[in-house]
Amino acid sequence: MTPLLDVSDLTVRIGSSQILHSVGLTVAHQGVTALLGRNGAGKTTTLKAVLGLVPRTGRVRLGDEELSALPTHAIVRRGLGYAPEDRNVFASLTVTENLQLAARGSGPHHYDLVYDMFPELKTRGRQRAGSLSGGQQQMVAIGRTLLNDNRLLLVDEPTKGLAPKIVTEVADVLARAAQKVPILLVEQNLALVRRIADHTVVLEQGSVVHTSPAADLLTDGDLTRELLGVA
Ligand SMILES: Nc1ncnc2c1ncn2[C@@H]1O[C@H](COP(=O)(O)OP(=O)(O)OP(=O)(O)O)[C@@H](O)[C@H]1O
Repeated sequence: MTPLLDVSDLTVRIGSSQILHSVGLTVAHQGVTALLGRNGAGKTTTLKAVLGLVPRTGRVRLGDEELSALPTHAIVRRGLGYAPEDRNVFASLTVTENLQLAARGSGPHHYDLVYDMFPELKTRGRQRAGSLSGGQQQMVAIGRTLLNDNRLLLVDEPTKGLAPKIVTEVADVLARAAQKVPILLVEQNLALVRRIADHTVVLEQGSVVHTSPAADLLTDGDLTRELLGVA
């Protein structure tokens, strides 16, 4: 079966630095694919390159369609949702306004799904997003990606800077979201990855050094230590 996302020979140069070296990875039609690697390995750049947010060469296919020649707005319209590392919520706007701004074109817009998954986004609809906690802001960021009819979510370090209790909540949310739409997830928290990832891809210095079902990597302490520096 063809993968949902098929990336090959993805190369990024910024200035005189080569950040990605011919990266190849696939994302399955279901579940969570975790993109792992040490700090600076190129995880965020890979997500941005898929979306066309940084200049790149190589191929990016979503289903049967080649995306690499398209501008970012057209790629997004093909059904790629992006929750960036900094969450990008509009601090001075309300929660509801943040969601409304993310609603793409004529829809469909899945407000019911978002409110079912994150009841707090409904009860806090009139609250300014800047006054939400980090975990709540993350819910806005993920909620926005679920609002539209996306085929794949790209989620970058959703638990960064969050308290351990909130990390557990975000893990639950991601696991539930992944039942609706597959996720390509960048995440440093290995406990979370162990809980929800189905597949893993590991980057090192801009190259893919490992691809496997999640359990093969995450139950092997020596391998996780070697590839990620943690067990
Ligand atoms: N705009 C840029 N200009 C120059 N170098 C960049 C730029 N963006 C990223 N880099 C460099 O590319 C490398 C990969 O960065 P990237 O943010 O993709 O890594 P990462 O794996 O997401 O790291 P982290 O886990 O620390 O977020 C790093 O060495 C970074 O300094």
